[in-house]
Amino acid sequence: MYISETACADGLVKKTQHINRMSKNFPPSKNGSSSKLIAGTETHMIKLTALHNKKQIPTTRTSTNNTNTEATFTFKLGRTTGSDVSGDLSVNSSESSDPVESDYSEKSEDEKAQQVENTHVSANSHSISSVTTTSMNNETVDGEKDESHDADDITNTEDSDRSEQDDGNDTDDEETDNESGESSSNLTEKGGRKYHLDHFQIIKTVGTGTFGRVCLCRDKVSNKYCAMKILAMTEVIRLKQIEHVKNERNILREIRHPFTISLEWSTKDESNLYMIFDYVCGGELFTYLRNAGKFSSQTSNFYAAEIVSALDYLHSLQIIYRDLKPENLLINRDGHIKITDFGFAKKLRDRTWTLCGTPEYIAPEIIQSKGHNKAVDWWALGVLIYEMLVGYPPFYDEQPFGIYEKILSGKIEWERHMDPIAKDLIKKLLVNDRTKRLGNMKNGADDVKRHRWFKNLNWNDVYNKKLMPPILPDVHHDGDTTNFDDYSEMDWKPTIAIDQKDLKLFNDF
Ligand SMILES: Nc1ncnc2c1ncn2[C@@H]1O[C@H](COP(=O)(O)OP(=O)(O)OP(=O)(O)O)[C@@H](O)[C@H]1O
Repeated sequence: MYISETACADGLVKKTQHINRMSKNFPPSKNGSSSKLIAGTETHMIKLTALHNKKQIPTTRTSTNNTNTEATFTFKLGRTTGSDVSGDLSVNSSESSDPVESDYSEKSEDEKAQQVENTHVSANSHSISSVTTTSMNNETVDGEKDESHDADDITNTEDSDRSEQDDGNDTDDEETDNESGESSSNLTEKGGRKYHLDHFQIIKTVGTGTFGRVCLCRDKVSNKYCAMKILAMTEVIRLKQIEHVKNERNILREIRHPFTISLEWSTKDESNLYMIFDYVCGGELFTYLRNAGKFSSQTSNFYAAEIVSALDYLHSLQIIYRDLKPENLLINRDGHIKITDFGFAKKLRDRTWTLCGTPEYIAPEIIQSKGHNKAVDWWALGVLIYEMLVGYPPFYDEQPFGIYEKILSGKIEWERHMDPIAKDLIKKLLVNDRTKRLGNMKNGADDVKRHRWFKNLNWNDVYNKKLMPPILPDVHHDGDTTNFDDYSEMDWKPTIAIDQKDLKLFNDF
């Protein structure tokens, strides 16, 4: 794990703890840092400093005790038991042993990958095989010089805001500021139900982010488990992320798709913003991928198809997601994915200019500040498919700047035994000239859907979750947290009430 500091031209600085996202031991001389850029407004400058840059890569991300220490390389052979849902803020202890067998030594690469699939898998428990790196030959993605941008393409960066009392299904993107400055309070009505923060019992932290944390909660009214994202307003203000947080909330209110996270309710008090989601108990695709080393073509195809379905939907609403990567893909109990973290998502008019994303997944036009559109998500899909099939991303360096150079060079190293049809799709997605990038041409997402790698798919079946998931998470009950890392509950920051003037900045949240 290391800490990166991201500074943008407008003075925005984001300090983020990072667990090295690269696969273990590959590339042996290249492993190192990875960072996430935070979106700034009208920002075109990047400065990333890896403060701690380690040589080895963790296979699981461990955040226990939040000590900022290096993530462990040892694999948990036992699995943590289901959380005691009656206890508040209790940290689970590891007990029973339920390892998934994983002797991959005699198997082909695809078989190795397949062995963790089609079975109940605990994201944090099974032992893993090492990634076998086959020799590579160099090929170049055909990329052409991008066209210059037109100044009048600049997107209006302000997205819609809505009054607190609406039902969240409105797709209108006009602003409806709450002029009165009236607080949305923590008692609001949605879909006939009056919600209150007191209805939610916090059980355990399952994730931490830049401004706060995500906790498993129990809704005492419906008795359902949910995830509560808690964002400290002081941090949101300090990092100049007010509009982005509002974007996130507003976009989440607008969307409804089987493969995107569902926002149940949102509110605030004098210190924090709160978003309540359905709880996705299988954990992150990232963990499964790192544990498996790589996925088979079939498994990668399944996840890619669900993502294509979701991107197609988001783009039809003029929403670009901008943060596609395995860390943001959660696996539900049924094995289907849920895209989470809409913190960088944006409602488009044409192109937008803000620099944000995770270095390995950033499209060339973002680095070059040319303004970017939906095409960036198709680029990121190419990176994701490559990472699923190979086990590490196509553009990698210890420092973000090196990653950007590689992205712009258009050179990709291909594994010799890679599925040639998948490779063809990746090549067509990782085209530097976005006007020639699959997904961003006149037929839009249909070009991706019609690619040969997806030829056996019925897209209605994909949408209706009729495909058989390759991995079923090892989940014992709906509130099971064993597929997430453990986070210390001792480091909750004291809540700081912000003053009335600052609170008004969040009137429409
Ligand atoms: N609905 C959910 N169900 C289960 N776990 C979740 C859910 N939402 C988020 N998480 C977990 O919490 C983590 C942090 O969530 P999220 O990425 O939304 O926070 P963030 O503050 O935007 O993080 P970042 O600063 O990295 O962007 C996720 O990576 C995931 O592991």
